[in-house]
Amino acid sequence: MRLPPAVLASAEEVLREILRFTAPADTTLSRYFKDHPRLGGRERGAIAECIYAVLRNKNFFTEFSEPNGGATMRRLTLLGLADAVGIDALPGLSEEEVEWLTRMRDIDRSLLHKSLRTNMPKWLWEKLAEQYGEEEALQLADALNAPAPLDLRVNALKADRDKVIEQLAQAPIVATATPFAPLGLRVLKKPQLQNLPLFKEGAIEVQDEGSQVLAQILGARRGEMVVDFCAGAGGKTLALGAQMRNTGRLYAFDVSEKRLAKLKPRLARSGLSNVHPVAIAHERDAKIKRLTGKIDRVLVDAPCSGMGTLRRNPDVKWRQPVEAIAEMHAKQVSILDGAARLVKSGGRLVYATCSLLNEENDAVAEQFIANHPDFQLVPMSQVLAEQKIDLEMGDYLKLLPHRHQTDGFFAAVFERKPMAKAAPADEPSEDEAGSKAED
Ligand SMILES: C[S@@+](CC[C@H](N)C(=O)[O-])C[C@H]1O[C@@H](n2cnc3c(N)ncnc32)[C@H](O)[C@@H]1O
Repeated sequence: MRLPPAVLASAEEVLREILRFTAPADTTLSRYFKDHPRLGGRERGAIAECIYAVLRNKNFFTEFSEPNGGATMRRLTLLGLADAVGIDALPGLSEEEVEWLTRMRDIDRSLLHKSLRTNMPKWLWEKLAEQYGEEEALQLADALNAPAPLDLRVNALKADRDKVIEQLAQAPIVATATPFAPLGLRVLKKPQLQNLPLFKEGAIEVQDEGSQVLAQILGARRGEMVVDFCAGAGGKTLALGAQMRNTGRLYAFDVSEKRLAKLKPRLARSGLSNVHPVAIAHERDAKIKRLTGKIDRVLVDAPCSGMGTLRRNPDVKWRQPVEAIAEMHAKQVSILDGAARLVKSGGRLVYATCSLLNEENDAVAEQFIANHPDFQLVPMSQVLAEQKIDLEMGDYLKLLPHRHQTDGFFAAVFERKPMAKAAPADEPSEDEAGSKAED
């Protein structure tokens, strides 16, 4: 069925705005849909898919959209919509446009120049090629430029994964168990979930499998004191709270009150009562001083470039200059440092990002270990075995979309060395011993 002609004009209008890169694409899209309530579900879906297709394929599409008279934006929109819904569903095309779209569709992209195939800013491609080798970086780029599947996490406090699969099948939604996360489900299409009783009652949450694995490797247990230092809207907080079986105390810190506010309705649905959201001013906020050395497990899901999430947020690669990576590195080191103070003797600290870049990952972990002789690295192979997660890793967790079908994630686990017992000094005199006991 053809789209109404107005959709083309709407898609072009919102695309023009998004390509200015002054705000995240999803924010601009939501605002546009709010301001245009007459657009129906199918039209909204087509516009959103069009925008994401253009963002994913920007170099390639732009190269072949150069104007024969100032119509670049229309051409980009047509390419995006053709990618989203197919050429036959587009209204009011000229013969020349149909021919051009068909030629574009049939191009063998593996033969294209790298910048057109990878659709990345030059600096990002160069970093990935250097880090992963050109052959693997190409596979990675291809995977990052494809849409992500929809993953769910079953809330173990309220439901059982096999039963949820059966209940979803009645909707009818086909879901299969994810290979690594023990409570994950993968849904191949993108059904609306918000009105499902399972969602409203908090039995399921949307969460990438990789993100679920990150929460799992913290290894939070019943009754412990746990801190989610960069909790944001609480994706991992909810997973941790359920892992703790709603016992103990789980602090959710973040510098953004706005993000923490989004955690509240999710908490209400989840049935968790062990979570304490706290807005902090920065990583050395006096509010958290009293927790120094008292926390069993601290998760630092650090702010990062987000390059591991390009399948879902393809605009982030266009919105950041290379200089942003060095700034991120400095911020990450500082946050990890601040968070480490909370960890008790024998307790664990997890540093995690959704970045693919060494500067934000291995380099931060290495700097931390070099500056904190009181911590030791726990090899990821050991952590994964403890959690019975069937993944082969070395010292760090490195999830990659082309290998693991998750977003790109990194994690390192550190343990605070148990406090060494003071070497026995010379026996104190009776007087000294007495005065010590009275201190
Ligand atoms: C990757 S996001 C966290 C995502 C979240 N853990 C989740 O699973 O949904 C990083 C978060 O770090 C927060 N942040 C930035 N600087 C911070 C700081 N100095 N201390 C604590 N949180 C910070 C940001 O506001 C952002 O919400």
